[in-house]
Amino acid sequence: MNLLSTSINITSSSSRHLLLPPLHSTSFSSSNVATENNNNVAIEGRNLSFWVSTAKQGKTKTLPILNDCSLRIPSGQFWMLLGPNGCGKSTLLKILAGLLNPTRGTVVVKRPKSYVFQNPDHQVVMPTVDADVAFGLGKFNLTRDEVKFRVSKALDAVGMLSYQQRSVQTLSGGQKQRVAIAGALAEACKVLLLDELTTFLDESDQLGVIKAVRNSLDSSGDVTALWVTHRLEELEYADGAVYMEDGRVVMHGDAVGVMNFIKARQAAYIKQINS
Ligand SMILES: Nc1ncnc2c1ncn2[C@@H]1O[C@H](COP(=O)(O)OP(=O)(O)OP(=O)(O)O)[C@@H](O)[C@H]1O
Repeated sequence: MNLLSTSINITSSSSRHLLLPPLHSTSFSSSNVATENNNNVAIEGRNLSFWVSTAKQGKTKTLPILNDCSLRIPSGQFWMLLGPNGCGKSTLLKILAGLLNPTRGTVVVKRPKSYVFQNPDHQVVMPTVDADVAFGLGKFNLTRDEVKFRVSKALDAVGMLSYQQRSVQTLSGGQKQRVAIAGALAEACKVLLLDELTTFLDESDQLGVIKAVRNSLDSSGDVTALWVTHRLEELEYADGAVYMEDGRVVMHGDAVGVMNFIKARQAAYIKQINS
């Protein structure tokens, strides 16, 4: 089983992340994954399918990308979405973010929610770190002191407080990602949807970004993050995980259980190709 990456580029607008305004989550009954009170659930997708139409030689064909995917992520937890290249991770994340509409199924995600892009160079929009983190706060009608407080608190959560005055152009890729995450935290996001943030980063930057997310969740208590990755080793930092293959959610649950499941799948695959 190949969990190695093929990077995809998401070309974004100048905004470093997409933020939607607060909305009370709608409650609905659930079946296969329902054991908790819905207030304790930050992200829920039920029976999600996504198809695209392709035209070849004058004929239109329907191409299924996601098939009947269900997942449920409790509030305040750090979850990862894993699977081989092309299995549908980014598509599912974009549906949860509201950037794509599912062909079938329902989505409930707490708001405000924020989608952070893969490429660190698409994240930062202002010349300095503090101005960049404050960028999204204009709409809240805050005092100068309140803005300062939120910016400092958010930068502290991602370990970037001492970089407040720095020019963003002098930051590494991982530092830019952390500034983007701080921007979402400053706007009091309840849900962070993070699309393969470590794809363009070296190993130490990768770890720095994961730890920043972990730390920001631990210090806030009510922020939930879903992190798309193809790197099995990153599961070590997660509370839970969703594993996909071929457009389907194959397993979802606690991180150790999912890691053991994937390792067993890999071992079986290696045995099969060696036999
Ligand atoms: N608009 C589209 N038209 C045609 N095919 C699409 C479209 N969007 C996605 N796909 C295909 O759907 C599949 C899933 O894509 P997606 O980017 O969600 O996978 P992924 O698991 O995130 O992949 P990776 O790990 O390589 O980033 C891929 O085969 C992709 O080529």
